Amino acid sequence: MTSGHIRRPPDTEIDWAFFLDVDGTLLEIADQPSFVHVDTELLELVAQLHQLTGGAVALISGRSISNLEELLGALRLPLAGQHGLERRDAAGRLWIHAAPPEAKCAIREALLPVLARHSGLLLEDKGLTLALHYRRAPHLAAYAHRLMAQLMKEAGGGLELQKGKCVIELKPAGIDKGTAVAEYLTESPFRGRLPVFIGDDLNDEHGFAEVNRMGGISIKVGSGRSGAAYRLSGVAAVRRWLGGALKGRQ
Ligand SMILES: O=P(O)(O)OC[C@H]1O[C@H](O[C@H]2O[C@H](CO)[C@@H](O)[C@H](O)[C@H]2O)[C@H](O)[C@@H](O)[C@@H]1O
Repeated sequence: MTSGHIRRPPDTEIDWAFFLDVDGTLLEIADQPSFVHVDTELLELVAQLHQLTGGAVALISGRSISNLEELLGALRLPLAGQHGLERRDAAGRLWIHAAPPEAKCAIREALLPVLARHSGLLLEDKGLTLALHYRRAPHLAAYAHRLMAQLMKEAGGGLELQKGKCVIELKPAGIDKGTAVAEYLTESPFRGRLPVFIGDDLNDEHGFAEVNRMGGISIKVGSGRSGAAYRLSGVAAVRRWLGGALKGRQ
């Protein structure tokens, strides 16, 4: 575990496999999930990297695939959504690893009065997972964590909590971003390439662990304790680093 020291990753190579987190890595964090700004420069950068690497670029996100598609518009990429619970491979096949939790309706019902009382809380229903956001009410962080832990207990098994930036999420247990990376690495065009995982948040630690295990390059964005071997300071630094792969090739 390192805690914030900037150790710059080696220069990018186009024969690597790139696994990229979205919020806080490719996109600046916004006040609410729907407020993120996806700029043309980013879409062009990712599209070019995808093309130059022969398709070995996947987004590995906590967001749902349908939400990622809305953000990406016409750009079609391999996508792992909801922390790897759903995954679209390079051939366009969709893999779904869990059903929506049986207790989802009951959990939503239990949260409704809480949301009505606290306008700073936001519930994001992603289909397989439920995320309770408290970015606009940081004083409610401990309460939100306690509440979701209690609801998980009442659900009686099969679920786990995923902490993130100003969010606490309930999801089916046992699948994470590391699972998604491992699956991609068994498939063309990722198979046999050196894996790179870049992410900024706690859910990305699973991705770092998997690429570390595979002898790849793990890159934490920003500060905070992490199992990643390298650091980049923020979204702009990530884009510059990825852009290095394109230099002289455009
Ligand atoms: O794995 P990621 O692609 O980084 O997704 C993680 C979560 O991202 C979103 O929430 C985060 O970003 C929001 C917009 O910047 C921000 O308002 C929120 O506080 C962050 O937690 C997304 O809404 C979640 O579903 C993802 O799990």
